[in-house]
Amino acid sequence: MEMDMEKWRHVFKLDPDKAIEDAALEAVCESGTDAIIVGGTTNITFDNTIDLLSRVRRYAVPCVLEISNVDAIVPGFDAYFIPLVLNAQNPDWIFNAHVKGLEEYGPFIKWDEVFVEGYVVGNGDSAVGRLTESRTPVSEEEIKAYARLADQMLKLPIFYIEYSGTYGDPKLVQAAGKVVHNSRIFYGGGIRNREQAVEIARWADTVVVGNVVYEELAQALATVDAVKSTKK
Ligand SMILES: CC(C)=CCC/C(C)=C/CC/C(C)=C/CC/C(C)=C/CC/C(C)=C/CC/C(C)=C/CC/C(C)=C/COP(=O)(O)OP(=O)(O)O
Ligand SMILES: O=P(O)(O)OC[C@@H](O)CO
Ligand SMILES: [Mg+2]
Repeated sequence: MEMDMEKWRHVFKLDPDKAIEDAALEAVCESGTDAIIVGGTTNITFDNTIDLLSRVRRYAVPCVLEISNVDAIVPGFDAYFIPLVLNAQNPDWIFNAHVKGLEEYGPFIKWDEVFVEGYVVGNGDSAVGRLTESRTPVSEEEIKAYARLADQMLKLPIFYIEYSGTYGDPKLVQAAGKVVHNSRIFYGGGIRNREQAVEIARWADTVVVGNVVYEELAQALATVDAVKSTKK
């Protein structure tokens, strides 16, 4: 499946640990979204990941694995996103997990299929915030510093502002946009309706919609057109 991440405006993130019926999955995959990211923080296994990949593969939508667990790296995705949590305070999630992954997979990695994401976790109470012991809250000055770290110092393809489960302040996304030149700015967290999707789409390159898929599918689907009809 051809994928051009540079053009993505809207993506759905599906969690292998959450149940989704065939009809709902079809609606999500055929919604006009630009891609499906498969990812989550807890209970991500090889089996539930391969199961979700094989179900998404019935549809003509790019499918990317966001790796959160070395034991759940499944071949056959269009690309692999590797999170680097820039505000993690637990050193295991800064580089230890990555070194373990490289020890195991280093010789087999096709680097043109790999995109490293500089994550800033803004919701300290989310699963990812607790796991990585992310330093929160994040101020406007701090987000600009993290953005420069990802974009200018580390030259990462993606700068990901992650509010998983809560809606973050769009001003932070705007602030990051002022200092980023090359990284794509992804925003994900707590988007539950068209209005929020539009507000974020004004400042983020790519808008990620996750949990609402499992809670209010119609609202989730409405975010696709909302984002795509908004100019950044
Ligand atoms: C042959 C083949 C298969 C090739 C692929 C090879 C390849 C690309 C190998 C990669 C090697 C490598 C470097 C691996 C590193 C692996 C790794 C474990 C890195 C650490 C990642 C990390 C920092 C994880 C912490 C958690 C995190 C940031 C998860 C991201 C997803 C996320 C935030 C989901 C939302 O979760 P949340 O809503 O908080 O929680 P729940 O929905 O689950 O409740
Ligand atoms: O699930 P929500 O809160 O929509 O967040 C999306 C995504 O950024 C989670 O990693
Ligand atoms: Mg989630």
